[in-house]
Amino acid sequence: MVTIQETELKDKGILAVRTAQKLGRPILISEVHQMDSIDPLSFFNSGSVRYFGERFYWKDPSEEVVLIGIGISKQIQSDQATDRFFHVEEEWRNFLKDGLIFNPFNENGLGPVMFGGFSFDPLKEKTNLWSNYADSLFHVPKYMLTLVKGQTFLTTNIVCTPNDDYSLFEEEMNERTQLLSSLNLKQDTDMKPAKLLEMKEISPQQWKQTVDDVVEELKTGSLKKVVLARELRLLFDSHVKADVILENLYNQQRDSFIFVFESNGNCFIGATPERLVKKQGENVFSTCLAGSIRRGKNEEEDNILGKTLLNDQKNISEHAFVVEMIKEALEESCEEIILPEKPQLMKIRDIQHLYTPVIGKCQKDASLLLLVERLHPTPALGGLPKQDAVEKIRQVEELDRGFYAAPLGWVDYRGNGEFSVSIRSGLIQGKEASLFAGCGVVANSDSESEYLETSLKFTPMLRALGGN
Ligand SMILES: C=C(O[C@@H]1C=C(C(=O)O)C=C[C@H]1O)C(=O)O
Ligand SMILES: [Mg+2]
Repeated sequence: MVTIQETELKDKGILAVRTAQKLGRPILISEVHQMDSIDPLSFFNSGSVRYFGERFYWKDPSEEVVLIGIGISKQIQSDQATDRFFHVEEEWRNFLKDGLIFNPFNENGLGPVMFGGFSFDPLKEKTNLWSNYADSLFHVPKYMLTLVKGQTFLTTNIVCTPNDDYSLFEEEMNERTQLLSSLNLKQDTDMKPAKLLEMKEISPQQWKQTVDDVVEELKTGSLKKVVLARELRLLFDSHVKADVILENLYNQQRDSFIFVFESNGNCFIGATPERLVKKQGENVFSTCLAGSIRRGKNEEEDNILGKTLLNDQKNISEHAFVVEMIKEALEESCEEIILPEKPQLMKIRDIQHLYTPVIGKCQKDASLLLLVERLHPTPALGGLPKQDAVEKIRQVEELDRGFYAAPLGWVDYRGNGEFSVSIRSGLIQGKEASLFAGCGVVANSDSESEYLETSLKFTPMLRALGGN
């Protein structure tokens, strides 16, 4: 059993109540404890009943930072389209203002962290598919486990209003004790994987036709690249459990970012190889990822396929548009940018990509969300020119992308954090799920091979869901 010394919280609680009363508004109190190591998946599972729909999970490819949040102490959400990044940032700052943060450690991802993201395009007409996710949606968890540099920490966030008294802290302490003592006892014991009954591609013929139409436009107009995506709808015999799929992804896609973001009973989950941007102090890291080919059946074939990709004109141009735009976007906020001249290969279980890492040093006033705003969507998910491509997608794509292909990640109270591009992902809705996959369409694209590329990109999620 994991325990925490509770005596300190008492004094902190009294201070929090006084501060909230003095300021006449809610204030945050956050404390961080170092813990013995806890299995992250069992921590995630410990919230599966009481905090169902209020959990998140995050790990980056090298597992530098693993975050698991359960419960919600604050939600930042809005469907407002204009200045949405700025507004989230403003609300986040206001929430942190005058907060009492007890964190003696220097690592990233400790103390108050908001986790969540943005929809791909807030101007796209919303369908029922994403009705459980606002266009901007972030959760500050009640409890958060952080694994960083081989150490484990638990953050507890409590919001204290002027009407609260010390009993709030007694309740919170009891809740936390219960949570910690339930670790290692499976909460939801029925972890039998749901069985896949039916699989339906949404309008594949029409999708290919759209690719053909867009290719015609790319040949003549000012548009250079447009990313087009489609959906695969799955039906299961029982409710699909995020815990089961997360464990599968963890075992099958270790080299990717893995994320889970629950909201109102739905669950957005995926294993993406693509970083949008990471900020650590003034250091900024981004990734250009575009251009794809399958993995070989043996090493020899795999190398041949890799070489083919590195020399293929269509894929090279698809990739070059991304490099061009990311470089330009980062130049607006960075003093120095370093990027290799030529792409290399990124190989993940089912697919290989052209990959150019980017490093920069950003100006003091450039926040992580500002960088997200400047970058999203890169031509890996939108196209070039950015605005025209997003409008084209809004017009011709049948899919309601929601959070697919959009920034998803976290920011800590010191402004450090990371956002991935949420591809290779799916939305679980009870007994059903939607998977999403897209591809970069350029003037010399062929709709049949783009179709096959998207099919390949469904593979990781399909396998995790037991369908492959
Ligand atoms: C759009 C997706 O992937 C993007 C498109 C790629 C391409 O067309 O080659 C490659 C990597 C991603 O940037 C997806 O997986 O859904
Ligand atoms: Mg492609």
